[in-house]
Amino acid sequence: MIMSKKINSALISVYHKDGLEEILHVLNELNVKLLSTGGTQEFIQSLGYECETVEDITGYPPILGGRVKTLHPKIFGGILYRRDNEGDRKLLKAYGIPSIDLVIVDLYPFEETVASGGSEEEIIEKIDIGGISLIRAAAKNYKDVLIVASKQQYRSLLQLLNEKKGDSDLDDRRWFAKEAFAVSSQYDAAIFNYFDKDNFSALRLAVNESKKLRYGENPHQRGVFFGNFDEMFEQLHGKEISYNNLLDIDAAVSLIADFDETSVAILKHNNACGMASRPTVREAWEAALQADPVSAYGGIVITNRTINREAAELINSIFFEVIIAPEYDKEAFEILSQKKNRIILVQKSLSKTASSFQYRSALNGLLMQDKDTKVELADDLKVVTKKVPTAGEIEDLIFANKLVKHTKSNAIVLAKNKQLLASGTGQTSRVDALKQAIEKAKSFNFDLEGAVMASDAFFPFPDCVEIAHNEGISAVIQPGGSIRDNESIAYCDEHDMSMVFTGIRHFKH
Ligand SMILES: NC(=O)c1ncn([C@@H]2O[C@H](COP(=O)(O)O)[C@@H](O)[C@H]2O)c1NC=O
Repeated sequence: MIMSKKINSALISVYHKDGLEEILHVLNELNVKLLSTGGTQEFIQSLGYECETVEDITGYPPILGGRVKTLHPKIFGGILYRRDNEGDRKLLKAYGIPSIDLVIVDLYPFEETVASGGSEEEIIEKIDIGGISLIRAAAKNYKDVLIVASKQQYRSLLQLLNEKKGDSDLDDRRWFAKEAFAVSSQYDAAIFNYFDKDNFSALRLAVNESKKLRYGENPHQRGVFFGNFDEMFEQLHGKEISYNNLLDIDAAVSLIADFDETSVAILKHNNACGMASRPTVREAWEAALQADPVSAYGGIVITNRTINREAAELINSIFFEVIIAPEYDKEAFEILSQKKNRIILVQKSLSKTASSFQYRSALNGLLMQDKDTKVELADDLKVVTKKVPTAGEIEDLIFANKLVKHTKSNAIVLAKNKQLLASGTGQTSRVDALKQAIEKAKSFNFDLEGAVMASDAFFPFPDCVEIAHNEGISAVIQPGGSIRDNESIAYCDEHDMSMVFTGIRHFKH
């Protein structure tokens, strides 16, 4: 639909004045009459443009320390009147209300004031009243009025002004109105969340970025990612990232974040099928791949160190969908990018505004919880057996415990020398998870003598430690907390095994 309208007048009321210069230049060229609030008017005049103040129209100065400036029928009437309604037009004339065709607003920085630790008083004063009302009024009357609700939209406005020489079509105005409600709803969500603090009495999420995905988990499902992928990653190469890639990338970055030493992990379907910590990426890669070179095919690789040529040559020998690293040597990138579709990502440092919550849908609602950021270190371990683990076993226990935290429950991880030997993932019983891990480790010729076992939750019976002992596993890490803990402890004591409790369960459903 065309319904072109000429912009003859503009009301500009912006908190941040920067970025306005070019727009004022174009509006001036187009002979658009300007009307503005105090600070904005001063800025406009300082650039040499003519501009009336809101005060000239309303006959009122800004009052209550700026709490009331534009809130007046002569302003809102000029925005909200229906151009095709004769009664509205007559009324406007009778009361000497000027018509306003374009509204440009940039709201008081509420979120920034909260983020910078402003006092309650400062924060409350940053709740914009007049600006948000201008946005709502102009967006409601988008059939006649063009609304620019934030400085983020200046570029789109400039493009429109330059392309259509001061005209706008209905579709343009509707698009800007939609963006305006995105701004106002985000603003109100932030205010609500500030007032609600940690009460979680209701959920108001405002995510401005969205990316349509080719499809969801399967090709017959639609999929969208709401979030800002580019804030966390730079994609250097490869095909479009899919829904399942995003889930794997999330699992990979959460896992690697718990490791400080040089480490490489290989993931398939959100679980690690290989992981090792070693002095170099190449060595870590080789040890990680050993755990399951079959599953590794088509998986995702992540490391917390720069990938160099030496490591890239080895990694390149297998097909991977996604590679994530903080950096790539030039030669390494050339090698890895030989495969056209391979997604090569640089992981940037985590955003300070990263959410500390995790969400998922359930029963037509949303579940929200704190992210599991707990990582157990040597001091957190309580030795519950007569035998104390060796220093090497403690390192392996911590390594295995970090891994089991990121493995789908019921989960068991078997590790030795900071290398994942095998894991049992997503089983309906803990014994099944252990049996799966043992069978897998054996199928890739690992010797379980001296290996350690980590469990994401307590052992309800001593069967797991018994099975583990029969395979040569010497040390165990688990949260503890079962009413039959003493049976598992007694078994370990009788069979010269050591066991430590963490006191922290790490279910991942
Ligand atoms: N009170 C009002 O009537 C009012 N009208 C517009 N504002 C805001 O005042 C700011 C611009 O003020 P100035 O031009 O005086 O610097 C903008 O962020 C705008 O959103 C208002 N301020 C807060 O509500």
